[in-house]
Amino acid sequence: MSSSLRPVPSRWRRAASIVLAAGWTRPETATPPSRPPPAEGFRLLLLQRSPHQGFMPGAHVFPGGVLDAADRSADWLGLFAPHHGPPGFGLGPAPFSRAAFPSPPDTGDSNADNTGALPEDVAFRICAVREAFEEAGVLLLRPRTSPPGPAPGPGLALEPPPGLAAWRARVRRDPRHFLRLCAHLDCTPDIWALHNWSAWLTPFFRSATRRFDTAFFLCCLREPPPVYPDWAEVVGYQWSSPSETTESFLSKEIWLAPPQFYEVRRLANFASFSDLHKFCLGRALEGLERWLPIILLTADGMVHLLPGDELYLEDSDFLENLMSTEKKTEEIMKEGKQFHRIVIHNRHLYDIHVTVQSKHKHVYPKNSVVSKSHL
Ligand SMILES: CC(C)(COP(=O)(O)O)[C@@H](O)C(=O)NCCC(=O)NCCSC(=O)CCC(=O)O
Ligand SMILES: Nc1ncnc2c1ncn2[C@@H]1O[C@H](COP(=O)(O)O)[C@@H](OP(=O)(O)O)[C@H]1O
Ligand SMILES: [Mg+2]
Repeated sequence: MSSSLRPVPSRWRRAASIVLAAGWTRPETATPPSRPPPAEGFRLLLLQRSPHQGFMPGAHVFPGGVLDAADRSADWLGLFAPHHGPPGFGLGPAPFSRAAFPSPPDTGDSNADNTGALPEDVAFRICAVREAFEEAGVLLLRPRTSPPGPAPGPGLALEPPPGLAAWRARVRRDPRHFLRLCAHLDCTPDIWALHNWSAWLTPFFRSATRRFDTAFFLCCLREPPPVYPDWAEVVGYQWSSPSETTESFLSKEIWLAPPQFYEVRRLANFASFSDLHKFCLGRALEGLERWLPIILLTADGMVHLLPGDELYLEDSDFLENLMSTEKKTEEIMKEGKQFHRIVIHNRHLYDIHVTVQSKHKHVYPKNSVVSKSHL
């Protein structure tokens, strides 16, 4: 197996993404007769990126985007007072325990400047809530008069404000307007409804111009709020259960990048909405790892290696490198035993192989070896 050196370091951008999981009580009339009803009892919001996006054009993603200086402005302190404020904003101890590898990518990008007035955990949540508003018109806010502390049950999104389009245009132009919108509505971003879920670094691939260090949060909503795509960055959306989403991907209706596919398959472990919500509350104080997939190019495909896999190398060279082999994927799979990997057979056929124990009381996806009929 060989690796190829790449001299120019990537530019990393810190980002936040939010997996919105909504309880689904609507009648199933919209489900085509050919398709079985969703097994999981909740649906996830996926947004279709514009074909004109520079990064992952046309892909279905969870709402999200890059952290802006406005997300960690000291001005938020006034809005969160008097109930919540530093050091913990009522979130409890920050659970983000960085794994030994990789250390946070080095970047000269101002986006990575960590000198803001807010704890990082709070700023990332504000970013995720702002992006959900900008991209989907979903407002995850909570009245400032609400009692302190996290709500015991799944939340509800706020009704969109009159003049949604004008507010959104202002926020998109200048993210500082998001705080002004919250103040106007006498609300704060509902940072307590967001549960730490995972963190992904964009793997090194071909030419790595855009790379993200993305915190993923999970937010349970009692019911799906109306979605208003911005028709600019986002050109469509769907609410679909993990199994429906998998089916849409395999049948080429939508395209998912490997991390999003992994998260969808991880969520397929939950039989009901209340199981998912209880799970999120139960692991609120557990640690979280940031994963850098390492790409192994094979003779006929690609494997995204994840931490714990026997081929995964905790070597900082692989922040800017991939591995390659002349062997076929099948041979590589026959040779191994300890797997934590996403096998990419083609653009719409991924298999997840997991034989390692999950860490930090999280769940990993079950092995998903799809039927050969999709090949
Ligand atoms: C959070 C983001 C959606 C931000 O992007 P935006 O342009 O909206 O600012 C995005 O960074 C995201 O989804 N991050 C999650 C981790 C990630 O980087 N996913 C993409 C991986 S790319 C890949 O795996 C290979 C893709 C391929 O072509 O095969
Ligand atoms: N009308 C449009 N069509 C396609 N992409 C757009 C767009 N308006 C903004 N974008 C892109 O959306 C990205 C902003 O996403 P976010 O706010 O979620 O981080 C930016 O991409 P880059 O990140 O490539 O600069 C920006 O160029
Ligand atoms: Mg985005």
